[in-house]
Amino acid sequence: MSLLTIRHLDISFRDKPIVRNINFTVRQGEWLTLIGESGSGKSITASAIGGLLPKEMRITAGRILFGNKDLTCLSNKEYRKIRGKEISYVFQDYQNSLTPFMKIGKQMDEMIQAHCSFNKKERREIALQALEDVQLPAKRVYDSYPFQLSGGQLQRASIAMAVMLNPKLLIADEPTTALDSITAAHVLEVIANIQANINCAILFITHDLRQARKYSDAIAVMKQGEIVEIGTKENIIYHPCHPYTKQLWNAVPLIHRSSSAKETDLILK
Ligand SMILES: Nc1ncnc2c1ncn2[C@@H]1O[C@H](COP(=O)(O)OP(=O)(O)OP(=O)(O)O)[C@@H](O)[C@H]1O
Repeated sequence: MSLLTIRHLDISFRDKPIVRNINFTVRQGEWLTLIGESGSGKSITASAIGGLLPKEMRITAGRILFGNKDLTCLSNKEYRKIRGKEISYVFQDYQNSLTPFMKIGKQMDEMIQAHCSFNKKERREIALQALEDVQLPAKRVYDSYPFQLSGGQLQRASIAMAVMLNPKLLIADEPTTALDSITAAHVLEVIANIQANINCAILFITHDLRQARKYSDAIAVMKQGEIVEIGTKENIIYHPCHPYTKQLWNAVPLIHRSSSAKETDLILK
């Protein structure tokens, strides 16, 4: 069942087109990865879904259907109801996802309160469970300020906040870029476990082909504001058609020297 359908989406900054004719569908529980060069429009596309476009940027054409709702018609107030509840974000810059001088638990509590009518005890239970689900020492983190946590812990806390109300869609915009590779792998495993538990769809933005290969069901390749190729992970990785997709894969050391899917797998592991 399709959860998110983007059709002929154009976005401009002032009058300059930034993103053109974007089309894709994400089904319930599916993991779609957007990959492509820096500045190709991945983050802007992701921001448009949640009504988070930067100032002076606007949608000039197209539709963003979430279920049967066209998100391009929502007011800011309507967007605030959906964001954090049905559609959640995890960003690269986890420091800015959390308010610096407010305890994590209080931030989680306020977010639950903004969307649901649980009592205080229930809200605390939901928050602690979410922190446990991302494999953090829940009580300690609940009572901590952001500056008392490491980068990896902060990113997991921001994931806990993003998923604690069981969103249907989690948009993860380069969530591991600021982390060392071992912590990054752990954070991605956490996201994959959450997806398995709550069956949310994931729109994942990355530059890392290994991450795309490991977790995606489908991959869309972006270049200069357009999707140049989209398909199943198998097709995009093992049978790319567009010259830019081939170029991307060639940029991964050794991958182009491999002629078989099996060898490619070994190299990408
Ligand atoms: N706040 C902004 N104001 C004006 N232009 C912007 C803004 N943010 C991004 N852009 C422009 O929009 C285009 C797409 O940027 P976007 O951040 O979506 O790229 P990206 O593919 O996510 O890149 P990266 O992988 O480096 O994050 C770029 O030309 C960028 O310069």
